[in-house]
Amino acid sequence: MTSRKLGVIGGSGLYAVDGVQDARWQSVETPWGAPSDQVFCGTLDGLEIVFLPRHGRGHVHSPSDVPYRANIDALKRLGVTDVISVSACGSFRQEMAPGDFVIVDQFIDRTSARPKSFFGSGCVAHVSMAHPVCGGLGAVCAEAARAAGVTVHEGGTYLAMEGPQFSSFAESTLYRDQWGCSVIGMTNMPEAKLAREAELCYASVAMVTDYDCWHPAHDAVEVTDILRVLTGNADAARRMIRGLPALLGPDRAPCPQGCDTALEHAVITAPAARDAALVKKLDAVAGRVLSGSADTHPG
Ligand SMILES: CSC[C@H]1O[C@H](OP(=O)(O)O)[C@H](O)[C@@H]1O
Ligand SMILES: Nc1ncnc2[nH]cnc12
Repeated sequence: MTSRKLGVIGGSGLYAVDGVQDARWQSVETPWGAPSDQVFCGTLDGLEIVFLPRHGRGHVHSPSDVPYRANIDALKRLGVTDVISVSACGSFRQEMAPGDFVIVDQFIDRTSARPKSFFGSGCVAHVSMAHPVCGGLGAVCAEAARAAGVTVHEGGTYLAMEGPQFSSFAESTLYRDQWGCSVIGMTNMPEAKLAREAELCYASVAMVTDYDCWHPAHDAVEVTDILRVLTGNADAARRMIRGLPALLGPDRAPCPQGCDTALEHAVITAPAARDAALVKKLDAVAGRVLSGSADTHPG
């Protein structure tokens, strides 16, 4: 057993959490630049928690400009073990109605203008994204959300688009009818990929705000529609978060799915060929495998 530290990344509408004891906003520096904002640290009913508003307080970062690598590095650097990503999303399914939460279990990544990996020339790694979220952590979020009075859908594919413009009707119907997607948003990629590279358990709670633009009985989404639903969703998310410490507890066993060992066999660059400067930048994210003992490179 090791200590658990919960990270919460708050999306549109969720810029703060409540009930945190000994709370303080704290700056974190990372080799990948500054995170979206200071992080809000403290203890929630015995569980250490770090909250980070993805777009910054006041919503200053557009989805393409969110410093995803700095955010994930900062959480890892602070000792976070489990990350819950909370996001607003559009729905492609009639039954996934505004106000409902979807516990995402798959992604299609259509983003194109963001750095997507901590690794690169001089230290190459390939982690598995076959099962891109932590199932156990997602199940706990589902339980906490239900207890908070939310209608929850366990499982769904999140289409990550670049934005910031919303989709065209052709895109929306393609994603819904041909690709079988459940929800759409602009931020869970590359966030989920980076969390996997950083060996963090990561769950995505997508809060439905609208039916995008495919639904014959609803107008194409506008920000005003989203804002109307967002406040209620954010309140429900805060209630869900308040329920997490009792379900998660302050200690954690190794992740049965292996999220916490994702890098074990992932680094392919030979130790002698690694770029020292990049390896240094990877101190928090990949120090476990790059600093010696767990290095399983064949030669
Ligand atoms: C405010 S509407 C579009 C905006 O909301 C979502 O943000 P987040 O995922 O951080 O909740 C969506 O992805 C867009 O960035
Ligand atoms: N319809 C939509 N498309 C993309 N991101 C969203 N966030 C909330 N609703 C959305």
